[in-house]
Amino acid sequence: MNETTANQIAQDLLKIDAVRLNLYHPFTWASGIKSPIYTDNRKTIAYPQVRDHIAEGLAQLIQNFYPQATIIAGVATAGIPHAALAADRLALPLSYVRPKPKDHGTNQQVEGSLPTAQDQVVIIDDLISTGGSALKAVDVVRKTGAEVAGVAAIFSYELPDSQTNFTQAQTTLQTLTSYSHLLHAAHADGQFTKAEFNLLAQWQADPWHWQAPTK
Ligand SMILES: O=P(O)(O)OC[C@H]1O[C@H](OP(=O)(O)OP(=O)(O)O)[C@H](O)[C@@H]1O
Ligand SMILES: O=C(O)c1cc(=O)[nH]c(=O)[nH]1
Repeated sequence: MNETTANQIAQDLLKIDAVRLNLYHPFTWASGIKSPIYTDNRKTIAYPQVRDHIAEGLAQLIQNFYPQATIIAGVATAGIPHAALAADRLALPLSYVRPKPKDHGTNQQVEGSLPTAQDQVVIIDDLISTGGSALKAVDVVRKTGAEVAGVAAIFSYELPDSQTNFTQAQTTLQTLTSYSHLLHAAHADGQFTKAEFNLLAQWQADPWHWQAPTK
């Protein structure tokens, strides 16, 4: 991970209020995890300078780690705009992968550039919690006969689950920033109390068994 980019994007996310805490009434995530924190990367597309940092970071990351890429594929929905901006910078074809095949029209699950056995596809999601959504897209792309060069995302919570899931799926994950960079930037900025930091660390160690405090 590029430290300058990781710190910049973490600061960007805090500055645009993409990060919210709710210690007593946790957020429910796509995986079912109950979490005291929610990072809404969808907000980044509203800020030209922030989305530019992300697009530049993803384009550089892809050139460094996945130089063989022939297609950039966004995970629907939040991964799509970032895949589009990165693909544009790299002048590469763009696809997106739906969570399930469309039930009318052409019934496709992959839209845009359709991968073939000759392709090396980079999957882009906005955020990795368990990695389930991105890895579902990896499976879908592999079924087309194409190879998956790897996964890239803006942010990862660095949960034990995602490490296990990426290892099992035999693919790699590269992100622009991470939970530890976010907490570090929040600390430097005087955001979150000591009690909130402690709770956020406890939750990350075992998110499935974490219990929200009662008031
Ligand atoms: O790593 P995971 O455990 O899969 O969680 C992360 C996923 O959850 C969110 O998507 P969501 O399902 O909320 O859909 P959206 O992109 O359509 O907003 C996010 O955009 C990631 O795709
Ligand atoms: O896992 C999720 O569903 C999730 C977590 C998060 O912080 N932000 C988000 O958009 N989704």
